[in-house]
Amino acid sequence: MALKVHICAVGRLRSGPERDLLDDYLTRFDRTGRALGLGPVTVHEVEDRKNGGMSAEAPLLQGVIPKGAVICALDERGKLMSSPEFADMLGGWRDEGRGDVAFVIGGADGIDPSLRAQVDAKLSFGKMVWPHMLARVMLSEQLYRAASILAGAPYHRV
Ligand SMILES: C[S@@+](CC[C@H](N)C(=O)[O-])C[C@H]1O[C@@H](n2cnc3c(N)ncnc32)[C@H](O)[C@@H]1O
Repeated sequence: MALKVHICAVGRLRSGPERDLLDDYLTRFDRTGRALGLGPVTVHEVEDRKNGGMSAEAPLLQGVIPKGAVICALDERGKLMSSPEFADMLGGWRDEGRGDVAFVIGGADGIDPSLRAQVDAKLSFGKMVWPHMLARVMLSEQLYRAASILAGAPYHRV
Protein backbone atom coordinates (compact mmCIF):
# COMPACT_ATOMS: atom_id res chain seq x y z
CA MET A 1 0.00 0.00 0.00
CA ALA A 2 1.31 3.43 -0.92
CA LEU A 3 1.80 6.14 1.68
CA LYS A 4 -0.36 9.07 0.59
CA VAL A 5 1.04 12.43 1.60
CA HIS A 6 -1.07 15.41 2.68
CA ILE A 7 0.17 18.93 3.28
CA CYS A 8 -2.41 20.56 5.54
CA ALA A 9 -1.63 24.25 5.71
CA VAL A 10 -3.12 27.55 6.79
CA GLY A 11 -3.47 30.15 4.05
CA ARG A 12 -3.77 30.12 0.28
CA LEU A 13 -0.58 30.32 -1.73
CA ARG A 14 -1.40 32.54 -4.71
CA SER A 15 0.20 32.20 -8.12
CA GLY A 16 3.78 33.42 -8.25
CA PRO A 17 7.32 32.06 -7.85
CA GLU A 18 6.61 30.23 -4.55
CA ARG A 19 3.54 28.52 -6.04
CA ASP A 20 5.56 27.53 -9.11
CA LEU A 21 8.32 26.04 -6.93
CA LEU A 22 5.79 24.19 -4.78
CA ASP A 23 4.03 22.72 -7.82
CA ASP A 24 7.34 21.77 -9.42
CA TYR A 25 8.68 19.90 -6.37
CA LEU A 26 5.37 18.15 -5.75
CA THR A 27 5.20 17.01 -9.38
CA ARG A 28 8.75 15.69 -9.06
CA PHE A 29 7.89 13.98 -5.77
CA ASP A 30 4.87 12.26 -7.30
CA ARG A 31 6.91 11.12 -10.30
CA THR A 32 9.81 9.77 -8.22
CA GLY A 33 7.68 8.43 -5.39
CA ARG A 34 5.26 6.40 -7.52
CA ALA A 35 7.63 3.44 -7.97
CA LEU A 36 8.55 3.60 -4.26
CA GLY A 37 5.04 3.44 -2.84
CA LEU A 38 5.08 7.12 -1.89
CA GLY A 39 2.38 9.59 -2.87
CA PRO A 40 0.45 11.07 -4.41
CA VAL A 41 0.72 14.32 -2.48
CA THR A 42 -2.27 16.58 -1.94
CA VAL A 43 -2.18 20.14 -0.63
CA HIS A 44 -5.11 21.11 1.60
CA GLU A 45 -5.24 24.86 2.18
CA VAL A 46 -7.51 26.16 4.92
CA GLU A 47 -8.42 29.74 5.70
CA ASP A 48 -10.35 31.30 8.56
CA ARG A 49 -11.90 34.35 6.93
CA LYS A 50 -12.65 35.91 10.31
CA ASN A 51 -8.97 35.87 11.28
CA GLY A 52 -9.77 34.04 14.49
CA GLY A 53 -6.18 32.87 14.93
CA MET A 54 -4.89 29.41 15.70
CA SER A 55 -7.89 28.30 17.78
CA ALA A 56 -10.16 28.96 14.79
CA GLU A 57 -7.70 27.35 12.37
CA ALA A 58 -7.32 24.14 14.41
CA PRO A 59 -10.77 22.65 13.53
CA LEU A 60 -10.27 23.61 9.88
CA LEU A 61 -6.96 21.76 9.85
CA GLN A 62 -8.54 18.80 11.70
CA GLY A 63 -11.18 18.68 8.98
CA VAL A 64 -8.65 18.02 6.21
CA ILE A 65 -6.44 15.51 8.07
CA PRO A 66 -7.49 12.03 6.90
CA LYS A 67 -8.74 9.65 9.60
CA GLY A 68 -5.96 7.45 10.92
CA ALA A 69 -3.18 9.48 9.31
CA VAL A 70 0.22 9.85 10.92
CA ILE A 71 0.29 13.52 11.89
CA CYS A 72 3.59 15.36 11.64
CA ALA A 73 3.54 19.01 12.69
CA LEU A 74 6.06 21.45 11.31
CA ASP A 75 7.30 23.35 14.32
CA GLU A 76 10.53 25.22 14.99
CA ARG A 77 10.65 23.49 18.41
CA GLY A 78 10.40 20.06 16.76
CA LYS A 79 13.03 17.48 15.91
CA LEU A 80 15.99 18.54 13.82
CA MET A 81 16.73 15.95 11.14
CA SER A 82 19.08 15.40 8.26
CA SER A 83 17.50 14.78 4.86
CA PRO A 84 18.44 11.05 4.92
CA GLU A 85 16.84 10.79 8.40
CA PHE A 86 13.68 12.42 7.05
CA ALA A 87 13.72 9.97 4.11
CA ASP A 88 14.04 7.05 6.57
CA MET A 89 11.11 8.34 8.62
CA LEU A 90 8.93 8.58 5.51
CA GLY A 91 10.03 5.15 4.30
CA GLY A 92 9.39 3.73 7.79
CA TRP A 93 5.77 4.92 7.80
CA ARG A 94 5.32 3.40 4.33
CA ASP A 95 6.86 0.09 5.46
CA GLU A 96 4.59 -0.01 8.52
CA GLY A 97 1.64 0.11 6.11
CA ARG A 98 0.41 3.51 7.24
CA GLY A 99 -1.97 4.75 4.54
CA ASP A 100 -1.62 8.50 5.01
CA VAL A 101 0.73 11.04 6.52
CA ALA A 102 -0.44 14.60 7.15
CA PHE A 103 2.15 17.36 7.49
CA VAL A 104 0.55 20.26 9.35
CA ILE A 105 1.76 23.83 8.86
CA GLY A 106 0.34 26.54 11.09
CA GLY A 107 -0.50 30.15 10.37
CA ALA A 108 1.02 33.37 11.73
CA ASP A 109 0.47 32.27 15.36
CA GLY A 110 1.50 28.65 14.84
CA ILE A 111 -0.46 25.49 15.61
CA ASP A 112 -3.06 25.49 18.37
CA PRO A 113 -2.07 23.47 21.49
CA SER A 114 -5.23 21.31 21.12
CA LEU A 115 -3.99 20.09 17.73
CA ARG A 116 -0.36 20.03 18.77
CA ALA A 117 -1.29 17.57 21.54
CA GLN A 118 -2.49 15.07 18.91
CA VAL A 119 0.52 14.90 16.66
CA ASP A 120 2.76 11.85 16.27
CA ALA A 121 5.89 13.78 15.30
CA LYS A 122 7.22 17.33 15.20
CA LEU A 123 9.66 18.32 12.50
CA SER A 124 11.85 21.43 12.67
CA PHE A 125 13.53 23.21 9.78
CA GLY A 126 15.85 24.91 12.27
CA LYS A 127 15.39 27.18 15.27
CA MET A 128 14.54 30.20 13.14
CA VAL A 129 10.89 30.90 12.36
CA TRP A 130 10.08 30.82 8.65
CA PRO A 131 7.03 32.34 6.97
CA HIS A 132 4.38 29.63 6.68
CA MET A 133 4.27 29.87 2.87
CA LEU A 134 8.02 29.29 2.66
CA ALA A 135 7.78 26.37 5.11
CA ARG A 136 5.38 24.78 2.62
CA VAL A 137 7.82 25.15 -0.25
CA MET A 138 10.72 23.87 1.89
CA LEU A 139 8.68 20.80 2.85
CA SER A 140 7.86 20.07 -0.79
CA GLU A 141 11.57 20.18 -1.67
CA GLN A 142 12.44 17.85 1.24
CA LEU A 143 9.73 15.41 0.13
CA TYR A 144 11.25 15.29 -3.36
CA ARG A 145 14.73 14.98 -1.85
CA ALA A 146 13.55 12.13 0.40
CA ALA A 147 12.04 10.26 -2.55
CA SER A 148 15.29 10.75 -4.50
CA ILE A 149 17.32 9.41 -1.56
CA LEU A 150 15.07 6.35 -1.24
CA ALA A 151 15.30 5.79 -5.01
CA GLY A 152 19.10 6.01 -4.94
CA ALA A 153 19.00 8.94 -7.40
CA PRO A 154 21.92 11.39 -7.39
CA TYR A 155 19.86 14.55 -6.52
CA HIS A 156 20.98 14.55 -2.87
CA ARG A 157 24.68 15.29 -2.47
CA VAL A 158 26.60 16.22 0.67
C1 LIG B 1 5.10 32.04 11.11
S1 LIG B 1 5.24 30.41 11.69
C2 LIG B 1 4.51 30.51 13.31
C3 LIG B 1 5.53 30.58 14.37
C4 LIG B 1 4.97 30.56 15.78
N1 LIG B 1 5.94 31.17 16.66
C5 LIG B 1 4.70 29.19 16.34
O1 LIG B 1 4.53 29.11 17.55
O2 LIG B 1 4.65 28.18 15.63
C6 LIG B 1 3.99 29.55 10.78
C7 LIG B 1 4.22 28.08 10.62
O3 LIG B 1 5.34 27.84 9.78
C8 LIG B 1 5.98 26.62 10.17
N2 LIG B 1 7.37 26.92 10.52
C9 LIG B 1 7.94 28.14 10.64
N3 LIG B 1 9.23 28.02 11.00
C10 LIG B 1 9.49 26.70 11.09
C11 LIG B 1 10.66 25.93 11.40
N4 LIG B 1 11.80 26.49 11.71
N5 LIG B 1 10.53 24.59 11.39
C12 LIG B 1 9.37 23.98 11.08
N6 LIG B 1 8.25 24.66 10.77
C13 LIG B 1 8.30 25.99 10.78
C14 LIG B 1 5.19 26.06 11.35
O4 LIG B 1 4.25 25.11 10.91
C15 LIG B 1 4.49 27.30 11.88
O5 LIG B 1 3.30 26.97 12.58
